[in-house]
Amino acid sequence: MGVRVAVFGATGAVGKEMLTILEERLFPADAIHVLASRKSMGKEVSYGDRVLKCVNVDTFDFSTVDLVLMSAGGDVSKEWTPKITKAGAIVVDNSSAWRMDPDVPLVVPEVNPEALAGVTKKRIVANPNCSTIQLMVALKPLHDRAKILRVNCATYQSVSGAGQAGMDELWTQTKGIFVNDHADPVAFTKQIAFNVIPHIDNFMEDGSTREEWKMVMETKKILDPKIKLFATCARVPVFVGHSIAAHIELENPLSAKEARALLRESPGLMVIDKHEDGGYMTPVESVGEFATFVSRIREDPTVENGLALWIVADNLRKGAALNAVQIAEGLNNRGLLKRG
Ligand SMILES: NC(=O)C1=CN([C@@H]2O[C@H](COP(=O)(O)OP(=O)(O)OC[C@H]3O[C@@H](n4cnc5c(N)ncnc54)[C@H](OP(=O)(O)O)[C@@H]3O)[C@@H](O)[C@H]2O)C=CC1
Ligand SMILES: N[C@@H](CC(=O)OP(=O)(O)O)C(=O)O
Repeated sequence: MGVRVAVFGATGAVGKEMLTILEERLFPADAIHVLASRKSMGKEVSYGDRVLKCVNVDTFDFSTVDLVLMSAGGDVSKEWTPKITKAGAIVVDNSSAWRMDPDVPLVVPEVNPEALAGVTKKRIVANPNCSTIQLMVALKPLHDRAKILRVNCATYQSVSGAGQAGMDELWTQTKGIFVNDHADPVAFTKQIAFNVIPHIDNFMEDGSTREEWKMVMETKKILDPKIKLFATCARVPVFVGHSIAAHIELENPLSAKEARALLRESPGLMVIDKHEDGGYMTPVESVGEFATFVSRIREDPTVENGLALWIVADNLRKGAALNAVQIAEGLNNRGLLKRG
């Protein structure tokens, strides 16, 4: 018997991608329900060749599904997830609401699939932050081989990380600038077209942003609590695809050549690293891809056992929808999607 699925947030940037990926990967769904807010009731979204009509979450009976792929923001998740799990379904949540809950597994399937077993505690699995996910896929093999002590990274995050509204703002602003029509920023704090904004999510007391804090804490939970990580997260005028420049200190030596060979054979990764013009990955080229791409693999001679990487992935796919569907596949393969 297949799985009865609901996508909660189906009109959003991530929700639409979830539907595409469920269909592309032939997820064994017996039924797919598409849910959004009241204002989207009846709105149509695509699932392969089929067109599905959105249902208002307020009127949906969650006891009729086994799995809810939730992608409607933290506050909505905090309100709805307890009600959904009480109705017996399992929630794979894309927001940051449950990630640091010790009874909720935080999973990147290529990195810590064994953590999925913990779903039995609260019937929730959390999908990590988009930048964290692609970083984890690249760091895991290096950590297993040479033990990572410290990571210093800078992210270059696309506007789709701020949802449909972020993409609309970049599009409108870019067009507007050419006709001298300056609209005030709404989705971002400053102009994003032709600019870079060193600020994602709210500021914290120590001057870091929550986006940076999430990368630190989620890395500890997923990979190793001993890893020290420092991040600077910036928004760049790219529609889809996040990039990370990561500077890594290892306990044991690992040459760039060894790292290249290791990453080449590791799950979820593609190495594109030719020392020539264009021999590296850019975010635009990652759009629509499943893989996390690693380029510019170099030894960093300024620290002992230092290694530098350029990591790129489609944030709506591996950074969100794909990882969530992989989690669902992992739960299903382990027989963990049974109703409670
Ligand atoms: N974009 C990314 O790269 C990543 C996003 N995420 C997380 O995924 C989630 C969604 O992101 P994204 O798709 O980009 O956001 P969007 O703003 O594009 O979409 C939000 C979705 O949530 C629905 N929604 C919002 N409020 C409610 C409500 N009260 N009741 C029912 N449905 C509601 C919206 O429905 P309606 O259209 O009816 O308002 C819409 O379908 C967020 O938690 C975000 O933090 C996580 C990792 C990466
Ligand atoms: N904050 C990320 C996307 C996101 O929603 O992350 P999170 O789920 O950790 O809040 C970005 O803007 O690119």
